[in-house]
This record gives sequence, C-alpha cells and structure tokens, in this order.
Amino acid sequence: MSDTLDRLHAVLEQRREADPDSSYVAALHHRGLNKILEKVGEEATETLLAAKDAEHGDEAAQQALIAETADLWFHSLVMLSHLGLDHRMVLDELARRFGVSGHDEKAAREQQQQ
Ligand SMILES: N=c1c2ncn([C@@H]3O[C@H](COP(=O)(O)OP(=O)(O)OP(=O)(O)O)[C@@H](O)[C@H]3O)c2ncn1[C@@H]1O[C@H](COP(=O)(O)O)[C@@H](O)[C@H]1O
Repeated sequence: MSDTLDRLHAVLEQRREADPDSSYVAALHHRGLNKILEKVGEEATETLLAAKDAEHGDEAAQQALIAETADLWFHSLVMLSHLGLDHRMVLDELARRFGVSGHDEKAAREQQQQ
C-alpha cells in the first residue's frame, strides 16, 4: 500500500508545476486551497452516503464505497501536497499510535486539559 502512496506522491509532486489545462492535479493547485478543501468535503460526504448504501447493499454498493473512499484519499493527498506535507507523515503518526488504546489516549488527553 505504501508503495502505491509513494508512487502517487511522486506524481502529485510533479504536477505542482504542471499545466492546469493538461493535469487535474495542477488545476486543483492552480485554483487554490479553498477549491481543494471543497473537493475533500464533497468526497467525504459522497463517501459517507456510499457507506450507508453499502451497509445493507450488494457488491456493487461496496465497490461504489471503495471508489468514493479512493476519491477521498486522493483529494486528501492533494491537500497535504498543496501544504507541503505528505502521506509519510500521516503513516508515521498512525505507526506511533500502534498499541495505544483510543480510550486510554482520550483519557490522557482529558487529564492534561484539567
Ligand atoms: N487518483 C487520481 C484521481 N482520483 C480521482 N481523480 C479525479 O478527481 C475528480 C473528482 O471527481 P468528481 O466527480 O468530483 O469530478 P469533477 O466533476 O470532474 O470535478 P469538479 O469539476 O467538480 O471539480 C475526477 O475528475 C477524477 O478523475 C483523480 N485524478 C487523478 N488521480 C491520480 O493523479 C494522477 C495525476 O493526474 P493528472 O494531474 O490529471 O494528470 C493520475 O495519473 C492518477 O494517478
């Protein structure tokens, strides 16, 4: 999986300087952060609607959910790239969380806030 993300990251970096008329990613960068965030929000909404359909749906509904999730991940990667960040930082953060229960992490956070 990381190999695919690495490959996509390399393409996204190339597209930062590409012609917006010939590249969708370049067109997003050209239109700016607000447009990219609009797409992330749109894809998040489409993903959750697809998830509801997939809950009691057939294989086609499950495939639709996978496609929408891919759109969401893709646009999130464009967002990170636009801000000079990348998937490796997210993977490192997830790796750091291995073995830390979500309940324990939340309890520790709440204790710090007191
Ligand atoms: N993985 C993707 C990818 N996933 C989704 N999309 C595009 O994301 C868009 C989002 O879907 P929508 O239905 O919302 O599209 P839309 O109606 O055309 O968008 P708007 O006009 O509303 O902005 C579609 O145009 C998809 O083609 C992607 N476009 C590009 N990539 C990757 O990025 C690479 C570089 O792409 P270019 O920059 O276009 O060369 C490609 O080789 C792929 O590897």
